[in-house]
Amino acid sequence: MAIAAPEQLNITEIPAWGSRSVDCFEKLEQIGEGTYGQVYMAREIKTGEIVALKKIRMDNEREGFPITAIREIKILKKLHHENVIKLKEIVTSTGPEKDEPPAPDGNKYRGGIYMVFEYMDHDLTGLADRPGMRFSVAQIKCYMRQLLTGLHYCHVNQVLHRDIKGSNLLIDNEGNLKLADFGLARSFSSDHNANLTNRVITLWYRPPELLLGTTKYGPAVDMWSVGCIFAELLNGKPVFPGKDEPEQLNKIFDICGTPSEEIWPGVSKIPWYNNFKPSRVIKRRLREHFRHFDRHALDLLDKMLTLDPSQRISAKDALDAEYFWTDPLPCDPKSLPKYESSHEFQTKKKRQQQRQHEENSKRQKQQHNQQHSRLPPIQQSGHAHAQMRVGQNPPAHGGQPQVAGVPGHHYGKPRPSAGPGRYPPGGNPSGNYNHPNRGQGSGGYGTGPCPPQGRAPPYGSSSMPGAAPRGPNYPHGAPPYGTSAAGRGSSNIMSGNRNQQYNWQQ
Ligand SMILES: Nc1ncnc2c1ncn2[C@@H]1O[C@H](COP(=O)(O)OP(=O)(O)OP(=O)(O)O)[C@@H](O)[C@H]1O
Repeated sequence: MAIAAPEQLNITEIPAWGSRSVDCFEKLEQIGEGTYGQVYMAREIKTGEIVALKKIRMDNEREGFPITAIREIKILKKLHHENVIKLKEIVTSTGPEKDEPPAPDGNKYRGGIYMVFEYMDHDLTGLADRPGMRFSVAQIKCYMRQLLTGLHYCHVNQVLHRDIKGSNLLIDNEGNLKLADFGLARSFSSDHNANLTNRVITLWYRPPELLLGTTKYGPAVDMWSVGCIFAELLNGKPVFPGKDEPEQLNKIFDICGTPSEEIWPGVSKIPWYNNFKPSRVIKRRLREHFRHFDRHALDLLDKMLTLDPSQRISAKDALDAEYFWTDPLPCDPKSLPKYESSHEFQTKKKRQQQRQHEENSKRQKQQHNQQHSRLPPIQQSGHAHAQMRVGQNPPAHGGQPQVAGVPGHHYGKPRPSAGPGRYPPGGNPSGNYNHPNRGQGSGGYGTGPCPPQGRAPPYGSSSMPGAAPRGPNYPHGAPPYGTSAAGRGSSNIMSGNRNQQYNWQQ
């Protein structure tokens, strides 16, 4: 666990800044659940202003303030941009709170610390998941342009975000998009000489250089994630949904081709390249795979999902791409429709409730059938043949086949609301935005269940075409997601406390 001593904090503004109590706010509703703890929609009692309160989880931090929170606060204090979430202040609670479970160390009087943010009505994942949601081309351009503008600002200010994904892109009902969750962000120097941890960025959005173990990197890592988001918006579903690191790399190789010294000079020197060295060469087929995308979108995507980070397009150049300057132009954010608030946490909860409801009705149906089959034979006459057949080959869900591996709900098949029409012409050929993993504890788009940063077994079970043989793909004796100092004692740094990773490189 990484702890900073108070004198190392160097956040002198914070004591004065954190002088108000959380009692100045009335919590209205929980809207998020992340590594840090809960996020609430709240009202400031004095002014009536609606804000978001993000509670800093302290349960693992017996001796101090979590370093990730310090980072997030420090970085957000220096970033001021319309496409970056605004941290308004820090507030505290002095005693135990109603909604707080008892402290494991028995310290009843431990207080809580909250970050107060401007409130945003949606996150991109929650919004995309709304039943019947359709993003127009102009809307996608509008969101993409804001995402790139915010990120360009961060990069110019030498900040890497390192966790770009849908649930960290917040959107308000004025159509404004802002980058949020700077808990993994850090400053960088332009020479990229410092050693940084490669265990950042949620798996599905993680670039190949990090998966191959590089510790010297720069803004290009965020641009890969942007490419994944862009493709996902056009495609209607995540494009590289790997379940562990080897599979993640293989999914990338399968579409972007296998790396070689010719297309990516220096790749063979990256620490784990030899462990992942492709057993056969796969040609890049990104353009064929996404041939249904419009030409300018495809040109831009191709430049974002470039394997070699030094050739990957920057945020600044991406903003100049033809895509943003051809019809339909990005729309004015204010012209976008207003939606009822939708955060990933809430849409997930609704899906869970829906699933519960479906399971209950299934159970009732089964009970009903059982009761029927217990009826005296005389009453069964006339149905006997049919009932016998039902008994021999019971249809699941009223006749619909169960989807293998999917626990009896909609994730494995398109919900009625999520049809091809949700996405603009030229996008989403499959019409299914519901990723099979999502919501099953290993899903990949959001907070908890997101394919985790280093959560997957380090010695994966990849079965992808181009990768080195399955099995122990990572270096023996130094598994990248296991026993290095970064994740000491755990191969699962992100599923528990992400502060752990800061023991090592940053
Ligand atoms: N300012 C805000 N306004 C509205 N909703 C917010 C705000 N900040 C966060 N949220 C909601 O809470 C969720 C979690 O927030 P955030 O990502 O900052 O927390 P985290 O603990 O760092 O999560 P993670 O574990 O995913 O990194 C977001 O996906 C979003 O839905």
